[in-house]
Amino acid sequence: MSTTTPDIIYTIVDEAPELARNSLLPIISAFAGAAGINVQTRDISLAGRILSLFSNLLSDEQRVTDDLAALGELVKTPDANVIKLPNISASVPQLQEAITELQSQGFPIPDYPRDPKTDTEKSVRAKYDGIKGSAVNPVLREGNSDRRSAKAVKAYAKLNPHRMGDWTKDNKTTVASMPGHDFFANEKSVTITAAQAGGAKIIHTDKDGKTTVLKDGLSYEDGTIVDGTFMSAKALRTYIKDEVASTPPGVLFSVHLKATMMKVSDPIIFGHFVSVYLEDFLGKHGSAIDFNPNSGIGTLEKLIAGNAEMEADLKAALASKPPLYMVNSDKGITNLHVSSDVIIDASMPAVIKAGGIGWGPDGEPANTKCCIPDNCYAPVYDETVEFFKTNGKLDVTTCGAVSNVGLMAQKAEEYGSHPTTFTANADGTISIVLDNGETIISHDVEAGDIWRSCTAKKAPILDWIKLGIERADATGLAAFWLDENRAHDAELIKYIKPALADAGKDIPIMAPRAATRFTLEEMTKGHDVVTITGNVLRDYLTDLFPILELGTSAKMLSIVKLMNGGGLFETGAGGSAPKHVEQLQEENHLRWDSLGEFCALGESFNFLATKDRPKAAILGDAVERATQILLVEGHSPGRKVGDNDNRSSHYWFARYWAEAIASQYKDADLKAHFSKIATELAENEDTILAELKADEGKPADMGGYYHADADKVTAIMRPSKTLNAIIG
Ligand SMILES: NC(=O)C1=CN([C@@H]2O[C@H](COP(=O)(O)OP(=O)(O)OC[C@H]3O[C@@H](n4cnc5c(N)ncnc54)[C@H](OP(=O)(O)O)[C@@H]3O)[C@@H](O)[C@H]2O)C=CC1
Ligand SMILES: O=C(O)CCC(=O)C(=O)O
Ligand SMILES: [Mg+2]
Repeated sequence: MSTTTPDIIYTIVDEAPELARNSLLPIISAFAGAAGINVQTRDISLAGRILSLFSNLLSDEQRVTDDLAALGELVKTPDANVIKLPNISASVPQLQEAITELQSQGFPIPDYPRDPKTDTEKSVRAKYDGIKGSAVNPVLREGNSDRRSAKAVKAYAKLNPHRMGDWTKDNKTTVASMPGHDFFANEKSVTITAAQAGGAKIIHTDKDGKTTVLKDGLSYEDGTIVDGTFMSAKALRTYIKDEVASTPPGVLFSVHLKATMMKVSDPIIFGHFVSVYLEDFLGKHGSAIDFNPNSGIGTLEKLIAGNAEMEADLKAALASKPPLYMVNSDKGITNLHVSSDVIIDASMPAVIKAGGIGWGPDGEPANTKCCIPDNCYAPVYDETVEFFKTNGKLDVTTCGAVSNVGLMAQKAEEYGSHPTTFTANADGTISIVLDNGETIISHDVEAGDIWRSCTAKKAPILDWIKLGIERADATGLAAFWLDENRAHDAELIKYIKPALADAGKDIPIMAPRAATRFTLEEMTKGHDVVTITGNVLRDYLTDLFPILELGTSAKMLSIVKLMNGGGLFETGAGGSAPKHVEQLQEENHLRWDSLGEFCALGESFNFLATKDRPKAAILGDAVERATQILLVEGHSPGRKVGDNDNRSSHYWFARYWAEAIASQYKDADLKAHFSKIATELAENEDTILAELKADEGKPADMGGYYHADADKVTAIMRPSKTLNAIIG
């Protein structure tokens, strides 16, 4: 194979996983290189994606390639072997910060046009909107999702349980959802027949019969499930008002959304929370300030800074309502500051793991009302909260492992809905009309309602059912999490029942609430369970259960078997851990655990080995052994200065990996090469660990956040000359 064709692609990303990459990738590249395996990088960071939008404005030295587009093509080929680390799915405030930082570094890129008027501004805004929110994962995820904990990881967690908060029966933490008029209640769903396959558009018709095409050029294949639904803005605002008013004294108020993935609908829902919660303040000052509630209280604070009257009124407005659940009480960052700070898949498990606890403005722990407006998936969290109230906290030392098979390929379900999500700008109807004139879905809407459509294609659905059956066979207990009373799920079930009958399998199909109870009951008894779910629950459950079982979802194995034969190996299920970067900047300790990367790496080598690359098999086996030893020997990062950190854990990983390759007999060259490395790493242990720790406790300057200085980051993340020389 040509050395220019990458055998494995490793992604350049953001925040903590990107810092970790700077330390780990040189080790991976060196070890792989010794086995003739070519590892290359592709940049999918937020800064890289911004720069690739404006190549025409940049100098030759500043110009970057559009790596995401190239990867998007690669994952549709059998050759894809991509290790994908978590990247920022940017909210508008994050995007604006990244733009400002790049401008300050001399990149002549345009501002984010908040209110585009000219054609140029509209085109810049459209470009930026294309990379807003979750703009990477849906492009790369050309396959369904298989997330589970490696056996060694689960066994280690059972023997070394993390801290879990206690639950008592009088815990006042609750989950509160809309009484109706939400996406769940309004959903309609059809499966496209061969006769219906073809083009379609989405049309708004106002009360006077005037039509506006909201989306043209849609194309549905035979067998695609098409959904349409909406959330009533009026009902949403009434619900928020009622929930604010009924929050009991001493209980915190919070909302939990996925504004990154659901990048059109959820920032708007978040904005309704902000504007209802701040109605007194905005009633008095709203017309005097240019404030979009969707951007949150963080932006409002910056906007009114220095205006003593407004600052006092904002303080009074916050004090007049139930105290907000805080993201960071030390820094005064509330639940309503920025929509990307409270991301439901990470935030709800954190509340649950702590024992139904959030932190209030006074920095004290308290029970929390968790508003999750829509009823499609909120029952999962409601049932979990009620289960722990009744049964007490989970026993990590005995509980079973919950894994997931998720329908994800080709932008399945809600997570593919943002190009077809609209706010109704007038009362009327929104309909999906096929090119043959047939209206397949129609809703009466009012101005402000949030309407969306999404699809799930037949080939991914059939592939997902097959994968679900495979994992169920390998595990024992399993269930499909689908509600036969929900329109979309009822269509999916029409695919599942015959497929199960054909395969002679009897996997139960349960609505999310019942499936949650079943899973919690069985895992509590020590049984392993597979959850076979749609795309949103894939996301939610692969944080919820790992965070309860392992303390973090970062330790999960996350495999995406691409539909055209390639492999995408994600690292864990968590995100990019901005709090870890903060700690590194303040005290040069990086608590990021690369276990997810180790697991992905092993799978990536194993996958390469299936393509007649025997040395890859040796490296893959050795990665697995090294990971097990690292866990057993307790060399994972700790939380505090003085503990092992990300860099020292990479030293141990390199050492155990080299030792494992050195101890095999299948390949004499590799054995000889890595015996020498293993010996040198062992002999220099004290020096290397001392060099890695030399600057701990002091601030670290990365020379940027979204687009840090490469040399500075290398210096921070590779401070051991001795280690670098051995790896070199
Ligand atoms: N696949 C992807 O690309 C994903 C990207 N994201 C992006 O990540 C960002 C942050 O999201 P957020 O919701 O805060 O969730 P994160 O998962 O990044 O962080 C939540 C917490 O989980 C713990 N954690 C996560 N990963 C690790 C790890 N490797 N080692 C140790 N602890 C870990 C940390 O806890 P502690 O502080 O206690 O150490 C962290 O603060 C957002 O910008 C979001 O867009 C989010 C999800 C997936
Ligand atoms: O792409 C994103 O924004 C988040 C993805 C995510 O949370 C997940 O896949 O678990
Ligand atoms: Mg997630």
